[in-house]
Amino acid sequence: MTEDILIAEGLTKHFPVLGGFPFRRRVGAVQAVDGIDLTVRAGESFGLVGESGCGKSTTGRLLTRLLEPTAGRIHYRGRDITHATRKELAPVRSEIQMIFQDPYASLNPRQTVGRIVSGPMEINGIDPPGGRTARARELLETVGLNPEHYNRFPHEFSGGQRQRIGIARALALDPKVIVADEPVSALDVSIQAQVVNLLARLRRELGIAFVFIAHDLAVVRHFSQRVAVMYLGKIVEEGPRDDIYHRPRHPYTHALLSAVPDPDGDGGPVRERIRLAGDVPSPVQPPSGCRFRTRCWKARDVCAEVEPVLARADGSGPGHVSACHFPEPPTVERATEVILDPALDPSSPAGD
Ligand SMILES: Nc1ncnc2c1ncn2[C@@H]1O[C@H](COP(=O)(O)OP(=O)(O)OP(=O)(O)O)[C@@H](O)[C@H]1O
Repeated sequence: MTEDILIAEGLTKHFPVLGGFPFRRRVGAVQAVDGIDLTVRAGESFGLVGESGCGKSTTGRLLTRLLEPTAGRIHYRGRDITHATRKELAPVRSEIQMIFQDPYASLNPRQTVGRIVSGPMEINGIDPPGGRTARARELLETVGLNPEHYNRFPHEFSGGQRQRIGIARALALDPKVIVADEPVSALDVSIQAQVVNLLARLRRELGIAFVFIAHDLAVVRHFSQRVAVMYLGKIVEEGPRDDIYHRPRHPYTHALLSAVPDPDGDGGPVRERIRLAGDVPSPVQPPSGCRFRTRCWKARDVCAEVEPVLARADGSGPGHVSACHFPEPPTVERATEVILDPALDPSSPAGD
């Protein structure tokens, strides 16, 4: 059975909001991530999607322990690492790596590519057989770069090549998990597929688990075996990739999917364009009950009163869960009519 390599339980990050004069004090909190559960299995590709500001990057940084959680627990290979000290974390840190959206910002412009890639080995005292230089050259080749460019500087490379350098650096410590935070968002569309294909190959050949963070369901579609959809600090739906794309159960997932021109390339199940009413509410004061209700065309009174929990509905596929009081029935393949604004729906008390 595949190992559950990285588990988050009730993971929460609230950033304090300071105000007042002359003495600044805590007046509230940005509820960036609010009690999410996630399980990443060894060697799998797990997609985390949602609009800008919904807490994806914060989740990635919590999973890699770059941020300290406000509450909740993180287990890596059966070990609770939530409050592990720097020293205790050192071996884990090397096994859980992160790659970032902006490859240029994350590479030291004054270091050669060879030094950038061999740096993590040096810091962690790793001496591979054949030496660090040989290993760094090998890694450059693995990610599709010319090892002869070992002595060049980041500015001499294109955006896609820089992202490859970042990936080679992440591979230097033989990670078991890589959290990739919007790794292709800053790249030209023509280059995006090449980098996604590279990550897919690395997953297959090296057995690395990937948490792939993206705001674009189309990108995640081609890479992820399982997908979780985030909205305002919560996971609203999670399941096997095909269930999410063919049988979305949460209205928010429907809306996100409808923004993908052709999610499957085969005329897909959700074709209507859903334009959500209003803006994403502030994570400082999220709506009561279901956080999505203020933009949801299906919202009823109960949605303001009771927070829906991620739950498996009868008949849904294994592990396909949705946090909605009124999820789509599992058999629905096609959203035929969509009321865009609750105020336009005469049958909805939320529109009164
Ligand atoms: N250090 C911080 N201090 C205060 N608020 C923060 C901090 N980091 C993130 N936030 C807030 O937390 C919320 C979630 O941010 P996060 O970057 O995790 O979202 P995201 O889904 O990754 O969005 P994006 O794709 O734009 O990066 C946002 O409202 C953001 O402004």
